[in-house]
Amino acid sequence: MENIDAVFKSIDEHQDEFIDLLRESVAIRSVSADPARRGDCIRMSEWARDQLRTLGAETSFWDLGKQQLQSGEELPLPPAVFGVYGRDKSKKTLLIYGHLDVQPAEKEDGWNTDPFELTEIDGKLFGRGSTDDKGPVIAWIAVLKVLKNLGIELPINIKFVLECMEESSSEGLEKGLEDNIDKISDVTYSCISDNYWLGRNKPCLTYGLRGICYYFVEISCARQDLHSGINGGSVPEALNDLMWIMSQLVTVDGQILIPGIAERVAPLTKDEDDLYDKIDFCVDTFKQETGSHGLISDSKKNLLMNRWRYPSLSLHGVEGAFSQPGAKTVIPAKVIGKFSLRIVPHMTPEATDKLVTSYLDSLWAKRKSPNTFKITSGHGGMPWVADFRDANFSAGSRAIERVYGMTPDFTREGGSIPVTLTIQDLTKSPVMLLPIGASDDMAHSQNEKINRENFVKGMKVLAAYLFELAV
Ligand SMILES: C[C@H](N)C(=O)N[C@@H](Cc1c[nH]cn1)C(=O)O
Ligand SMILES: [Zn+2]
Ligand SMILES: [Zn+2]
Repeated sequence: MENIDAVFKSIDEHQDEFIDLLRESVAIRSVSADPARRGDCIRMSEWARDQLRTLGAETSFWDLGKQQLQSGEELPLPPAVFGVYGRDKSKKTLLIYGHLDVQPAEKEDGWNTDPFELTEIDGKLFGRGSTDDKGPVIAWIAVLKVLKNLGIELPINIKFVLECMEESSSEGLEKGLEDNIDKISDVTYSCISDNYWLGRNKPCLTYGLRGICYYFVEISCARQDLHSGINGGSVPEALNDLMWIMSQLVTVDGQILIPGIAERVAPLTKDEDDLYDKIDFCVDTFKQETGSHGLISDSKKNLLMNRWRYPSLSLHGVEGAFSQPGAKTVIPAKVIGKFSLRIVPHMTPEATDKLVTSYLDSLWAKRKSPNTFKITSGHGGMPWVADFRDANFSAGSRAIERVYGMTPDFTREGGSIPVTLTIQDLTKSPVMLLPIGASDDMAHSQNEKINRENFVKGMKVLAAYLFELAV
């Protein structure tokens, strides 16, 4: 560790260069959910491969096949980038996973700046992907640049797996990892920086994620849209049916109304219950950061448990319904309601699909509507919970202490990173989540940002972690 101060100094000196690299990556509109942006996602993979290659990594693309769209059209999936730094058999090997695709963003959604032009205001770097997850991936690249420039030998071998479809359920990646199992079977530890601190000031290490199950409910009442004056009162309406169904999924205080879900949740043990008392989390700050009008509970423990260890159900939208400003008076012919469940141990996507389908079928039977009704399951991902007392977490914790002078909180994350469990199972190695962004970064939302300080100190933590892992 005698070199670490030189590494930290170089990170400080070159921080503007690394911010420029982040700026370059943010400018690539790699929105994986938008078929029109698939070319940008592929370009993003190429950009990442070139960065790693320039640094001296052995790089390759994993072809992940094609994506079948709802329309029947097929689109190429962006290739995953595989990079290898060092093949020294006497050293441990760390697998680093990250994603370079982003959620959709338009200035008109309420951004104060162009979402694809990284803009610094008061030490905050605004831009889509700045914290989720281009910033953390660039932080890793920056660390390798610094080590290379200083001529410092890597203390461990590194393997990168970077993808451009995470925000669209990591389609193709599980198979890509399985097909390339021989290339990752020597992995000792894995690290993912793709979540956030629990607050603005205290670093965390994360040992759990919720999974996800996404659903589409399609109801059609006519061949084409109808005039609500001419036809209103004569036709049972699709949107009326859909609203009735969607209103029976979750109560105002977040209770999921689908029978059988609650029974599947892992029981709370005394040990787990005790963990929540020590965590640094302020309910009032959380309320203020989310800008929400109210919270489902004002107890710290209940809120954290609701975010991390219990399932939640969210309604996302209705395709086909009128959503522009103004007062259109149409009866939509076909509407598609969208909702998802965040799932937790011991739930699985398969069992959840059955419970959801059977409940929706029973509601539809009760409705006695003549309309057509179809439920489709979208993407699914398993939850993940690890032991935070292992050597990977100890190395992460020591790295954080070195940079921040404090021990991190051990947290879980309510979001999902579908490939985490796959990486753990295929490499048979422990995985740790090491977030570098703050709780108010607003991933997926308007004005997503990463603080310059988090970005720079994050690089230092990642660098120190490499050396701590080697110990
Ligand atoms: C936690 C991670 N940064 C993230 O944002 N994951 C997404 C994954 C996803 C699932 N469906 C679409 N995207 C999330 O939790 O929403
Ligand atoms: Zn995300
Ligand atoms: Zn992410």
